[in-house]
Amino acid sequence: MKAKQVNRIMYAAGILLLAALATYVFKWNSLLLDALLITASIVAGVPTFIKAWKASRLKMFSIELLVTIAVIGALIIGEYVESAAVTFLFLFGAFLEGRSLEKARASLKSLMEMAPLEATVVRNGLRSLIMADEVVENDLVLIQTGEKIPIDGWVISGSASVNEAAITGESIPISKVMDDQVFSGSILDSGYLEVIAEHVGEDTTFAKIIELVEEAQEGKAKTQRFLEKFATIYTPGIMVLSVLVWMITQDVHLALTFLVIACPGALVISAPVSIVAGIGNAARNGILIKGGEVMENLAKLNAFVFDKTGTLTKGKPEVTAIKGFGIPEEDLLLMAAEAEVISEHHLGRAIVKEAERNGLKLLNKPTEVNVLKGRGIEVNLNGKALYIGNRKGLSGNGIHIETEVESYALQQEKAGNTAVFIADDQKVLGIISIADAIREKAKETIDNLRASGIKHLVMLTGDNKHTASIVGEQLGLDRIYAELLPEDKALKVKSCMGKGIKLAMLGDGVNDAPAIASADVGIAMGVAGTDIAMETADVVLMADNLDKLTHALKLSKATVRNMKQNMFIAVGTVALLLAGVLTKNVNLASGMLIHELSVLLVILNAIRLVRFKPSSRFKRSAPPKEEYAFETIKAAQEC
Ligand SMILES: Nc1ncnc2c1ncn2[C@@H]1O[C@H](COP(=O)(O)OP(=O)(O)OP(=O)(O)O)[C@@H](O)[C@H]1O
Ligand SMILES: [Zn+2]
Repeated sequence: MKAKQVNRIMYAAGILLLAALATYVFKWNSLLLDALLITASIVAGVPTFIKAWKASRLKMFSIELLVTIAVIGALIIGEYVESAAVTFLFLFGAFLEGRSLEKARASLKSLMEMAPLEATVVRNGLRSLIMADEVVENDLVLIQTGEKIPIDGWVISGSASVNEAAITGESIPISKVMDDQVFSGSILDSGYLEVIAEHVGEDTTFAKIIELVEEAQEGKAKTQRFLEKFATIYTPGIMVLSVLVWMITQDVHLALTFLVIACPGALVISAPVSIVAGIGNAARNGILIKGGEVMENLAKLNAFVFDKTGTLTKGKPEVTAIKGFGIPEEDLLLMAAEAEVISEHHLGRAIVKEAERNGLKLLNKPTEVNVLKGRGIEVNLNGKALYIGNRKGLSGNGIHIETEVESYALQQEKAGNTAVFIADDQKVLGIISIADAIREKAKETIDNLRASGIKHLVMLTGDNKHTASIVGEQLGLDRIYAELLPEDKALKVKSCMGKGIKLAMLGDGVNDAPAIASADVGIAMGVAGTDIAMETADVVLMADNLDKLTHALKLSKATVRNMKQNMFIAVGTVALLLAGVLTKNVNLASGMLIHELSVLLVILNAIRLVRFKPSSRFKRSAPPKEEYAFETIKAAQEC
């Protein structure tokens, strides 16, 4: 039955009840009164009866079935006031429930309202205004001040200040110029852009966010699955119990009241409403949490593993020194840059950028390119073999490192640089030192995590151990592991898990995707636009900002707390009401009213999560003093 129809039925039953009230107050006619009440019971009961019938055909014991039995029973024993009140209140409760559940989903709705509707495109030199979903890949799209960007794409001309709140949850202006990437759903605050469409319609990051959030809100928490299982045993159990009550007390009225009051309406929704509201809040803040189970796991974490480059550091490395051994520095840089042009690696890009900054022209193209993951690259440049990378790669190629070279490299590394070796097939030609600054928020985030009960903070990196330990010490991490290959990172994460350790892996998805996939909770950061990380991670932080981590963690705890409060409200109300029923202080109608109120209370409580903001209150409270089992401590030491 459609919601609109049900509402109409509710209004009709309401009018019948008012008529019955008038008949009673003015003492018109007792037969008319009964007739009105019976009609109201049946009219208001129809939607409930239909639902109960449908569910029982699927062999399910529904709450509606309990209500139906109670209403029929009440009609048989002539309690017309009660039967009318129960059916009406049940409908009215469902109505209020629907209205307020919408509020719990408000976050997603407001996100959807950010969806772009129209787009101005230029095709064959003609400019036209079309629907946003009619834009195709490679279309030239024009965006003016105040307009929404309708696609994901690359800026080819113009400049603008853009608000990407729909994607990242952060309302800060970001400047966009040629070659920058823009995302659908962003608003162009000022300026003008010409963009080539790369992803359109359903393929945009924005559309994927909406889809993921919708899926996540359906994804059930463990608690929720438990509750649903519980209800399938509980409901028939209550039927048996109420028969027992009737046999012992011989009081049909009491047995019927018991039946209705015991129904687990508030309990069944207690977990899902909290999850829906929590996931919605996260999405509005640029955090994608993929389902209730992830939310529960987040709240249980006691260990955090970080990738270094791009996660704890800014991921914008810069060349700090160039040293040639027997060749001029400029030649070395040019050679390295010409080889690294093909590299996607941030170190490679830093070298290319440095060469361009020095006005060097990259003329020669490398051939026979070989990317050695976690080691470097191997190319043929001008007919000569060239190797660029770290020691692992050098020794793999049988290149000897002289003492003078090694001591220079070590000195650079101890100063916090990554020493990139450039060698031909015999010896090292030079070293380019590259450094990446630690993020401003990194220390604060680590401290926050510790304050919120994270016991073990670990860093993994492919970088050298000297630089790694400098970063580790500055941030106050417990343990660091350096010079790891991407697959080693995943192994490390796996070896740390279990034995009481609940661990999250946070990375930027560049060379740590296997590790992210292995963790209890895999978190990818700053990945707007990178599909793989968005798909493999359990939690996605759209913004390139560590702050979001604290928000996600605090929100997960608040959500789980909210879920528990709701379960407490639900169980508590039923227990109190049952006590009231058995001591004859609560009758069917008043019990039903209180029961519906408890359902509403549960929803209202969950709605608080929609507006949740992490406060400093959390920071001030002392970290929970958990007693760690020997197993946990040992597991942490081993990892
Ligand atoms: N294209 C490259 N040019 C030069 N060196 C490279 C290149 N790729 C990898 N390396 C070397 O291999 C090491 C490990 O690389 P990897 O990509 O695994 O980690 P990373 O990005 O340095 O750090 P993290 O693991 O913290 O993200 C680098 O520190 C560098 O020494
Ligand atoms: Zn990395």
